[in-house]
Amino acid sequence: MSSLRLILLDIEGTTLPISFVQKVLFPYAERTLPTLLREQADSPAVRVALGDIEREFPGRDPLAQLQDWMAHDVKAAPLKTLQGLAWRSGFESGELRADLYPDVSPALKAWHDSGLRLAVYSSGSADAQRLLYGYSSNGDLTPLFEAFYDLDIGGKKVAESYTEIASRAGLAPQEILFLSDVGAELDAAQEAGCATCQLIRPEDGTKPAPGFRHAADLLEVATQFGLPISS
Ligand SMILES: CSCCC(=O)C(=O)COP(=O)(O)O
Ligand SMILES: [Mg+2]
Repeated sequence: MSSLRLILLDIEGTTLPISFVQKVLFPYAERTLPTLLREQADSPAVRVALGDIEREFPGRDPLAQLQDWMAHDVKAAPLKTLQGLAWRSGFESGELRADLYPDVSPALKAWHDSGLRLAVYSSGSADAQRLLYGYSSNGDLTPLFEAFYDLDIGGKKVAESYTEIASRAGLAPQEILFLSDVGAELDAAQEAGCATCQLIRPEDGTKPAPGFRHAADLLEVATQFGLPISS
């Protein structure tokens, strides 16, 4: 029997195709960010994000910096906050729907129904994570998750972030299985003591990182770790 109590999931490249992020989400944010920065300039979240950019890149046009980050898929906290704000109207109006990998919803439901705990850990802001799972093509999946962790808890390539997540969940790291497509994130989780598995999604062209278990989808994760499989 598995000693795992909580499955911690990355999003991009793990439950959501990288192509969806690059071809749908990022262009939507790029189109809507100029208006958002103008119209919500006084909102505290926008002010903090712009202030962070100004501190890191004094004198730089913030929009140009945001566009540079998006072009290189840099997981910068101010960008992630502002993208989350930009996507809100798209998800709420029905213009955006998250097309998760088809194996994701059945696996999450089977794991949740069996009593396993589920949480998200993504560079996308916690608000954006809730939108994405709240407005997915498979309906609202947010009730399946007990927590949504983002970069506020620390970087995904830093072992202490996983120690902190384990502590907040009231679990030993060994009771957590972290699923991600990125080797450096799995390295950090493994250093903290978590079980790990790298998702090698053929559609994303993920390269297998040495030293980890690999799976092509969540069904294969379930088989490898003795987790329930949807009927
Ligand atoms: C709500 S997450 C949207 C995708 C995104 O912007 C992102 O940075 C995801 O990165 P991850 O850490 O999930 O690989
Ligand atoms: Mg990822």
